[in-house]
Amino acid sequence: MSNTIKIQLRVRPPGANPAMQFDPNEKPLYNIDYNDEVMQLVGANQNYNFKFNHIFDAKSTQEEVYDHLVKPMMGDFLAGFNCCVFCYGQTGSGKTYTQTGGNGSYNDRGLMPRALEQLFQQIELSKDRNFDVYLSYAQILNEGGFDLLSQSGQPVSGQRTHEQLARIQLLESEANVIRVRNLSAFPATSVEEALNVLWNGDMNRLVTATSQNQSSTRSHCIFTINLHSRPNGSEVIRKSKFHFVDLAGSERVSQTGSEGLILSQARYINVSLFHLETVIQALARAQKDPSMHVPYRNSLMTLYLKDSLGGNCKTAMLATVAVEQKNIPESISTCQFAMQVGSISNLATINEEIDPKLLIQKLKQENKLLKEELKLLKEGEGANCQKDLSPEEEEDVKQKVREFLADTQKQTLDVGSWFRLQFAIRYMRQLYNDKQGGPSSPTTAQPLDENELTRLKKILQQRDAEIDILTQMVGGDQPKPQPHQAKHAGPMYDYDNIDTTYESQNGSTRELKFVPESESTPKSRPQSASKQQQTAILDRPVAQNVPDSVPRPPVKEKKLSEAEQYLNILSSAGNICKIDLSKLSLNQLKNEEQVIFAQFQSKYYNAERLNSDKETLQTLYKDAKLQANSIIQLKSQAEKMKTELLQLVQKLGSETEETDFIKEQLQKVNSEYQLKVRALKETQVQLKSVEADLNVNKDKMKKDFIRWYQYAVQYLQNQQPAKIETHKKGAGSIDQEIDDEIQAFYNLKKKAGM
Ligand SMILES: Nc1ncnc2c1ncn2[C@@H]1O[C@H](COP(=O)(O)OP(=O)(O)OP(=O)(O)O)[C@@H](O)[C@H]1O
Repeated sequence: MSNTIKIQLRVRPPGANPAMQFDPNEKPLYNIDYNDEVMQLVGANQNYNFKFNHIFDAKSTQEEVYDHLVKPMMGDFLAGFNCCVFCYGQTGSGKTYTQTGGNGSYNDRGLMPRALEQLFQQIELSKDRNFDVYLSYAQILNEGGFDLLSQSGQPVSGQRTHEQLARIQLLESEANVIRVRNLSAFPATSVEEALNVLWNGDMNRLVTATSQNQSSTRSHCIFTINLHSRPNGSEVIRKSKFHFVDLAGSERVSQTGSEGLILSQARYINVSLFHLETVIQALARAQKDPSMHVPYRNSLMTLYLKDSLGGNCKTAMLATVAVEQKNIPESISTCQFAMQVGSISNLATINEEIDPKLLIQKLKQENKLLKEELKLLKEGEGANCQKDLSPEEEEDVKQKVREFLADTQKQTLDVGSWFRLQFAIRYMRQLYNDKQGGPSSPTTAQPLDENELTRLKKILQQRDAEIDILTQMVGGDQPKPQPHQAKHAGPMYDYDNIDTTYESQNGSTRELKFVPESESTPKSRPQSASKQQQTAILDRPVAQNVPDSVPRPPVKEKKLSEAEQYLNILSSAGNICKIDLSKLSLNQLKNEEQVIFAQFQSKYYNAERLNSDKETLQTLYKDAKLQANSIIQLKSQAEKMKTELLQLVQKLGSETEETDFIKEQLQKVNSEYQLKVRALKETQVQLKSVEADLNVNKDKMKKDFIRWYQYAVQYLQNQQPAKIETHKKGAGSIDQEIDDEIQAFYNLKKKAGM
């Protein structure tokens, strides 16, 4: 897909850069035509008009810039296209502010953290692809490349300079593909992890920058999100990169009044920006003459960004300008450069390749299947299908067939040999005929075993009854109850709707659904049903939930059908809660559901565990809140020190004991910050595990309540029949307190930018 590079302009609010003097009364020498997206700059001798794809004026917020510039690219990035946003402009015009963010509020965060947030949100929503995210952060200074994430993650001790950062190298393959050597790529599985990696890189960038006696102005920084994705179960992998490039300030050396080391660095910068300009000019010419040589190799920065400039990438440029009167000449040259960039086309394609490891795995699997198929065919050739199976073998095959039919997810039926397969096919035909009421067909050469047929019919009937009951349990579109069914009344809510409240989703009351009176529903009184429970087989998953205090039934020889087991379990519901039913009436059940539910909760066999989980959860939330608060404080402390340090370096122009001291303090604060982040992560892991446990038990309690309620209705109906018609307002939000805590905690996390 061929696209010209989109060029956009951002105007830094006049006076926003404390390092630049500004007279608030000065006459503005610029004008924006919002209809045509044209910036007019008043030069010394003439006016200049520059047309952009979009202009962000001085009032634009970080959110607006993100939404317009990066948000639309995220879909392409996730689809496998390389993307790049680079900021270009004079020193102090707002490049770093735009890319990384300001030191102030959460709303000031820049494109990079916002992109990470959006990325992880999208990944979360994607159900059919697997994603892996890796982050890199490179810095190019004086034609040397450094890994800003090297050693990061470790507590920082001592001062960090560029010598302590790994040097990166660029290699170009014969196919002209650029490979970066020695640049770490940190995996991130959550937005919190990703933001922490970014923070580490930013800290390294700041501390090393000031160690080199220069501000961020002097280097180019490139933060890269590497994304690998593949559809579930596929070996075709897409690999895309999103570069966020903060170029060094583009001002002319003569204007900066630099000297010494800063002057030589400024020359390097000017040289690399000069090469960038040359590359852009060559690319513009190459549009007309494809044989035109583009001199990417002349500088490390242009080589690094080769793909983003005129290559396989969707690229956007943000030109940043400072519009105070004295900055107008620099703003004109920034806009002139942007015009050249805007004429360049990139050819972006989806980067798809085959993952060899996954391919091998898949081929091996295919091979195995082929071998099995071959074996079956070989056996079949000479066998003429007449070999009899032993009764055990037959039962084994039947079992496999039944499992296969019952599980719609199963794609293959693996029964073993050719003879067994033939038997399976005949057995399936027999099941089909039985279901259709058609002629029975023998599974073997012998006549069909009558006992087997009866057994199967019984299973089918039992399954139908069971399905009916379960359908009623989960609610849904089943027909409305017939009047004669009303005597088995009980609340039946969709499980989705009972997560925190017993009210229907729209808050209105709704009709109860009734357990149908079917062949399988016990007609006996609950007391006798409870006797039946003595024979129940309680080793099904649902039965494992029955409290230990429930007397274990003696194991009887007769194996009950699943429907029978279920009904028995239902009747055992009286044991999951020790409420004395003789003190309750049907009317109370009907009208005082909240009270009943509260009683149920307190007398529920698992109440102690639930309460203890809730207490643990609350303690953990409190801990996490405290940790998040101190992280916020440490972060803002570090931000303040960062600003102070930068201002001091700009003011003094060289390192002093004072700057050394601030740097040392800053590193201490950063180490403490890292420790707190790690501690918070550990608390979060514990939180998740307790939360999961609590949720499972809460769900189970809600299901148990429904079972118990049905049981209680049945029990009381036999004493004082009554008709329950409507469901009153539910038990309310039983976990409101915890939910509020959760909300408060996540708000705090968001505020901390984690
Ligand atoms: N849109 C803005 N709103 C508020 N403050 C801003 C804005 N843009 C820049 N600033 C402030 O102006 C100052 C300089 O901005 P910044 O460091 O982003 O410039 P830069 O172009 O990256 O400079 P350099 O080339 O030196 O790195 C900072 O104090 C920053 O907070």
